[in-house]
Amino acid sequence: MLDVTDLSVSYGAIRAVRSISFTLGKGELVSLLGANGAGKSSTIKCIAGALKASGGTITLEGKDITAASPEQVVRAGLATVPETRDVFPDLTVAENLMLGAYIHRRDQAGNRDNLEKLNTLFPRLAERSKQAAGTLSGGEQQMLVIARALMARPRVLLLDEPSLGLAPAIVERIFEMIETLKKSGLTILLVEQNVNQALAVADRAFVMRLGAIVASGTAEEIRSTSDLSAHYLGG
Ligand SMILES: Nc1ncnc2c1ncn2[C@@H]1O[C@H](COP(=O)(O)OP(=O)(O)OP(=O)(O)O)[C@@H](O)[C@H]1O
Repeated sequence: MLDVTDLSVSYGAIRAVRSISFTLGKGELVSLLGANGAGKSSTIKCIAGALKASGGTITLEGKDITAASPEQVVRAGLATVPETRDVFPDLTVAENLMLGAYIHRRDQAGNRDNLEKLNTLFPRLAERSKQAAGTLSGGEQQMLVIARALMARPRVLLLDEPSLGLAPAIVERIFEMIETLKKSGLTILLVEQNVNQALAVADRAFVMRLGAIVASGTAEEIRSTSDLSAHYLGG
């Protein structure tokens, strides 16, 4: 589904991502692990079209999206949930969700169907559809930004640190929901600091350090063979 080859991202003289390569197969859930500053968010932002690559290529289902704008990337079938968890605070939950369907705005019937499916997946959001998004709890806002990304009907979803700053019980729910999305056939790249939980749901994982991939394999291989604390905590 997604092929990233020799991707590099720089901020002026800072080389945040150094020629990394990885693939996501159809229906796979791959976790991207690494300490603060390892280059995970820069990788995600670049794939999403929000940052320009300084080298390498990104292809989605065989289509080159390396230089695509964020909207073109979404239209190509890839949606992103950034770690900033931004909702439109004064708009209702329902209005926030409809903004996620921007690229399908002429397909109202399709959007209603999709909304119904999402209401089943996120009953708490359905109960709060008329509530201002800014008044939701942190966990509910996380659910909302994920649901909003799904309104674009992506085939690939990038999730940047969905568990960040949330209480353990809520994190548990978020991970259950990620597993449900995987079962529905969605291809997912999950950036996480929460190593154990990320490996528990992943088919494969890779670890970044100082902009490079330093370990990769099945979740089981990463758990058992890598010196995770050295790679992960070493920054
Ligand atoms: N806008 C920016 N300008 C300059 N340097 C940046 C910018 N954004 C990130 N960096 C640098 O790029 C490197 C990679 O940062 P990035 O946010 O991609 O890491 P990360 O693995 O996602 O970390 P975190 O888990 O803290 O979000 C860091 O050294 C960071 O300081």
